[in-house]
Amino acid sequence: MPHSTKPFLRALAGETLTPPPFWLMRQAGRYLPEYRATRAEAGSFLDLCYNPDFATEVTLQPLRRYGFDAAILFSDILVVPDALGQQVAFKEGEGPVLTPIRSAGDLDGLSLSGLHDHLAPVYKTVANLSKAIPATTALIGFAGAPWTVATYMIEGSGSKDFAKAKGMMFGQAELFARLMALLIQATGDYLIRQIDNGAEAIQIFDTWAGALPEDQFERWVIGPTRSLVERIRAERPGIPVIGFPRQAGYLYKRYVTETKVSGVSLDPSVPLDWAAAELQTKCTVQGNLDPLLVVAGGEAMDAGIDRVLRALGKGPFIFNLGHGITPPTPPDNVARLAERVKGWKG
Ligand SMILES: Cc1c2[nH]c(c1CCC(=O)O)Cc1[nH]c(c(CCC(=O)O)c1C)Cc1[nH]c(c(CCC(=O)O)c1C)Cc1[nH]c(c(C)c1CCC(=O)O)C2
Repeated sequence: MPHSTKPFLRALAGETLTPPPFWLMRQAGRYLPEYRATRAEAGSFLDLCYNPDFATEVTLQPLRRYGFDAAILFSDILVVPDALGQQVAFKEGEGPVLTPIRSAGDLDGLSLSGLHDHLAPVYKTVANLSKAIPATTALIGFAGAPWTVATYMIEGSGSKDFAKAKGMMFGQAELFARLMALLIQATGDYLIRQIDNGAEAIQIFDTWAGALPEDQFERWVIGPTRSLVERIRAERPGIPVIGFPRQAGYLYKRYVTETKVSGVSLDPSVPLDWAAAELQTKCTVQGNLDPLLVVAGGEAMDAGIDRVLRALGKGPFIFNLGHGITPPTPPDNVARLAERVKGWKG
């Protein structure tokens, strides 16, 4: 493997860098006026995801302002169910709405056969970006983890308690296992294609990992992620994978050990000293400033940034938030954050 000169990739390979490389989850989005303008031009949110010119443009917008060390492909985790043939829409002010999968008949309606044709515009965006980003910026491809994507597919929307998704997991175990097998296959195929079009690292978002008890966490969070990591390592060696088992608490440790991810993204609830001792000794850590501190800004934000840097900056580390930037975030606060991280002297 040639030694990378990109700080983000060096950190993922285990180097400690001062200052650490940084990017922010949801760095492209509604908090930026230029995003809102492109989004209005594109039409619906999915029209934006499937238009390579517009999707490339919104990916680049935050890089121009803040000089992040990584660009993340602009798309969504729910393009995979859409590509499998499920009806997916994003309703203004409501979030995602899907025709739910609740029976074997519903599942029979989904198929891998049109996956790559449907996702071709996303691959084109990745290819565009790999030419358009600055030479020291790394390009991250991503997908939702099978469990998190399955929650939306089964519930038909966001959920607070995952009653229907867990209902299927516990009560229709065979059907749930079939859906997960389909998602593991589709997600792997999708990520390999992103890599072939220029993605240099992969992040797997398991936003709802924290909803599962330990035995189901082991089977449906750790298991599918481990098989995706193993497949990428076998078929595209050298491409690092970051996992984000959000709100997994103490189970972060088993997740890291058993999936063998190259990096782990920490949500804001993960204690910093524990992460340094128990996780950063095993892989690169990424995180974990509370996104609401960036809405507040000022000295509260500065103190939060410094706490994270002091605790995690002495080992392999990528500065990030603990979850995505929220729409009310003032862009000037992000500029202040960027200056503070770039000015860190250890
Ligand atoms: C659970 C999840 C989704 N999508 C995603 C996750 C996992 C990460 C997380 O937990 O945030 C991942 C995602 N979604 C988006 C990105 C783009 C890249 C980036 O981080 O800049 C990424 C990596 C764009 C988006 N995805 C969405 C937007 C807002 C859509 C708009 O412009 O109206 C963006 C910029 C929509 C979306 N997409 C999703 C929901 C629930 C919603 C509605 C809620 C909301 O509006 O924030 C599903």
